[in-house]
Amino acid sequence: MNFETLLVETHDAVTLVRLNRPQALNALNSAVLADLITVFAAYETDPAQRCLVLTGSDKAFAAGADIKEMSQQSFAAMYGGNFFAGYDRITACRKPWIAAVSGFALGGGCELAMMADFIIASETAKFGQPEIKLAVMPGMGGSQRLVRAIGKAKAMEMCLTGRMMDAAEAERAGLVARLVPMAELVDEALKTAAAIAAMAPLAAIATKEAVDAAFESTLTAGIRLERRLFHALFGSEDQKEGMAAFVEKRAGAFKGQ
Ligand SMILES: CCCCCCCCCCCCC[C@H](O)CC(=O)SCCNC(=O)CCNC(=O)[C@H](O)C(C)(C)COP(=O)(O)OP(=O)(O)OC[C@H]1O[C@@H](n2cnc3c(N)ncnc32)[C@H](O)[C@@H]1OP(=O)(O)O
Repeated sequence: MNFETLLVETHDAVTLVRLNRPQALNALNSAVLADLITVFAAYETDPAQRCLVLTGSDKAFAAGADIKEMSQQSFAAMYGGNFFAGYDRITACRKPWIAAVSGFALGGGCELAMMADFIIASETAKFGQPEIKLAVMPGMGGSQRLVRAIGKAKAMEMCLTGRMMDAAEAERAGLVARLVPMAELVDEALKTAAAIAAMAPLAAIATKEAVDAAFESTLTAGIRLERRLFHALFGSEDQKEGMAAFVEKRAGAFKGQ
């Protein structure tokens, strides 16, 4: 598939997607959104693809929604438009995906990274929600996901001051899973994605659903969902294969059934 704003490669069962608008520090415009919807739909419907990595350039994951495009938008276009429905289709992806962040992840760029299941960042990563400097506020989930990721104090300070959070602070605060040297970021993200892709696909989907539910619901409801998903996995052939492989001291071969 050829895209106007993305570079897409497959590495065995892993799809690597690179945001490719270097002239605008990967600012997210309508063309990027359309391309992301297409690539995520292809990923989600291809059983041969079991994990995805989304990354940008060394200098920027994404420096936000495209201000030049946004400045032309009317209330009607924003409120009645499909921009947000588009991003909802990305967050609805049931299969695992990782954001690999170097450089700027600001505004919509930080929000897009937080839509991933987890972020692996390089030491150059800089996160922020500077929308208030434009007399607006986060509009792609930042005010909700950031609080859940790092707590109210830091989230509120970042959203009200627009300050950036460097990679070390982001790791300490729990916004990112791990930090790796910039030169190794994509390779490390691909290696992590390959490890996830080697797991039983149904178990990966169920695990993602349960962990995401912890973000959204009460402990009791989450445990009830976890229990149902855990029991359901015992109906899969992969569960039999996974446990037999352990007993027989060999690697499991999972078919997604
Ligand atoms: C979401 C897409 C769907 C459709 C869009 C239409 C509306 C839908 C909106 C959905 C809701 C969005 C909600 C989101 O929360 C809102 C935002 O994200 S607002 C934007 C937040 N980001 C910022 O405010 C950061 C802006 N950039 C900067 O502060 C600086 O560029 C920098 C990152 C600190 C880097 O500084 P420098 O190293 O000095 O580099 P330059 O500033 O010279 O930038 C180089 C080049 O890139 C252009 N550019 C950078 N950021 C953006 C941007 N966000 N939008 C557009 N263009 C950007 C910059 O203009 C330069 O280009 P040049 O002027 O040289 O042509």
